[in-house]
Amino acid sequence: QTLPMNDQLYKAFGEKPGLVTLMDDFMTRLLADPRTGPHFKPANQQQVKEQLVEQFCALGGGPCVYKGADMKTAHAELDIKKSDFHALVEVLQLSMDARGIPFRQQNEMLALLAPMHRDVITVR
Ligand code: HEM
Repeated sequence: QTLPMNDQLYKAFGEKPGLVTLMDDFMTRLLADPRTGPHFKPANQQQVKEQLVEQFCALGGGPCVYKGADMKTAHAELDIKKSDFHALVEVLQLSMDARGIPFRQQNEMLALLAPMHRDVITVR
């Protein structure tokens, strides 16, 4: 990253309040979806939502430092397949659409998340 970090992406997500609302909606959908629900039901959902807010804030160039577990550690004990990862991305897109986040910024965020598949997918 040689370009100076700007907070345009963070702003497009509605800053902290927008991210909190987004993650509330996201978790509701993750729990309701038969593909992702079984993973998230036993989790500390409030904790995951809070960490996702911090992580997306930091990724978007906002004034946050993500202090949660690294992606490998956070998902190490979970049986996550490639199809689970794609399901979560699909659900995230529904949430971003519902929040009215422009397509361009949705894709920017997805591009930052995509490389994490290496650490998140534990079943190959
Ligand atoms: C790019 C994709 C993903 C990102 C950015 C992400 C991000 C996170 C974050 C920030 C946490 C919280 C870590 C902490 O508490 O310190 C977390 C936990 C968790 N994630 Fe993910 N995640 C992704 C993909 C997935 C997928 C595909 C699944 C399953 C379908 C999943 C299931 C979970 C579960 C169940 C927890 C809670 C684990 C626990 O109870 O300790 N994640 N994730």
